[in-house]
Amino acid sequence: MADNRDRSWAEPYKIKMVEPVQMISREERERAIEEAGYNTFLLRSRDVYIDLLTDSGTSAMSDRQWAGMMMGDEAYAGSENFYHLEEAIQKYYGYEHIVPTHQGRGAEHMISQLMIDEGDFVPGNMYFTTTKLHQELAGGTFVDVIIDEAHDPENEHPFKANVDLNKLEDLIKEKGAEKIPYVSIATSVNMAGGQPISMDNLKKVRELTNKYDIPIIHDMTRVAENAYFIKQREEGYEDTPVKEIVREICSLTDGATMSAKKDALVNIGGFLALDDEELFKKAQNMVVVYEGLHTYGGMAGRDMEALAIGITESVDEDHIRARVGQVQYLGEKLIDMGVPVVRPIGSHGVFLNAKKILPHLSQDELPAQTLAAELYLDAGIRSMERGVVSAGRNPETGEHNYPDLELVRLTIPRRVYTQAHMDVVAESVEAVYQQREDITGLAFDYEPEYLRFFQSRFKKR
Ligand SMILES: Cc1ncc(COP(=O)(O)O)c(C=O)c1O
Ligand SMILES: N[C@@H](Cc1ccc(O)cc1)C(=O)O
Repeated sequence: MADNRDRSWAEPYKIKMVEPVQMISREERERAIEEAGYNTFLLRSRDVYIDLLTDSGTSAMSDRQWAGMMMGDEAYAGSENFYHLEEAIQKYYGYEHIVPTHQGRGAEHMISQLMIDEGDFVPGNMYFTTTKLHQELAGGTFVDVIIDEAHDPENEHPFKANVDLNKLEDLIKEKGAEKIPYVSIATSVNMAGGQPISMDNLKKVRELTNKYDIPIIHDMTRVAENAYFIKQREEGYEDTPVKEIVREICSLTDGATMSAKKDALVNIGGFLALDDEELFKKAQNMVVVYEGLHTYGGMAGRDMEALAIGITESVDEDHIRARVGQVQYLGEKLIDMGVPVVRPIGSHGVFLNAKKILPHLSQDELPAQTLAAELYLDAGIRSMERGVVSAGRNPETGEHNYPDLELVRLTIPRRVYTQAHMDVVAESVEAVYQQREDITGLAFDYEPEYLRFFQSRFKKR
């Protein structure tokens, strides 16, 4: 007899509360995107119909999480909710010590300041904007050691987040292990298109780093999604619960930064997790300078309770299957329509290949930024540029970095949109794709110093 799990994915929940969204007219969208300087980060959310800007902090919380919010112990020190959170992290992730932070970058700031010295090199499986910036602000240089396949949107490698062990070992030999404070390993690599690292590769990275006595710091923002892909694709893990895969991944690393706004199903929060007691003490002392006391680190008690519950829900088999299933659904639909997307489809979003969709635009004409603006104009769908604008400038030469990947991310919030929304998104992408030859590029009008994609303004060429 067929089990429901052998059938199509479906949401393992029903909807109890709804938030109306509105559709504004094409003329109103034209005005809105112009006022936003053609930057989707600068749109007001009331002008957006389907918001696929990010999966960060945009999840729908469960009734249990909301009930947990009512149990907030808003004591300045020693909140009960902190201990619940600590227990959940120890149980599901296995790290020994935790320092809560307001969100992921608070943890990235601390680990970078604590571990990186001027002139150090930090190898990682592709850069992430905030992670790399904090490494640079601490005096380090990020070095990409991901496999080459990750930079090719059409390559179907099942584990595009794998580390190229030769690149990593060459770097260690060239710079010396003492110049490498840690290796930065992300699960479900965001900038590569939500691509997983395999357990086998992670084990090999562990062996290599053990040989040179270099720690691994894990960006575990989307670890459950990565674990789900391991279950789907890696031999020997077919029958292992996602929960166990998550723990095994964490056990191969020495500490982690977490933006809990993604996998862990909360609207705000994060933490730094560490096994090393001495480093933990330093982080515990540092958090009081930048975030808040070491038992809340920028989160309210109720936020910590929602997070403790969210962690439990995030590793549930039915949840993760439906979460990734919805992303795959949209991706497959776009593939069937012939739209160039990053393959394989990732875990948190579908990434449109703007270079291929708008081949008549050079990277200086900002194809991904342009495509994101066009998508908004077509149907009020908000997406995010992940190309030359996101890659910023080389801090030494001041020149633009020109990444191979020039993408537009359609990021799916967790438990928020329906299959019908996905259908509308696909129809709109197809409509824009049909008109692609008429689309003209953008130029910078204003560019801030840090993380320019958030606040830059653009003008039509
Ligand atoms: C992979 C990854 N790491 C780190 C961060 C930083 O987290 P936050 O936005 O919570 O500061 C994000 C999102 O920003 C992310 O996607
Ligand atoms: N981490 C979130 C928010 C964010 C977006 C873009 C960034 O470059 C940095 C942070 C995301 O990936 O959506």
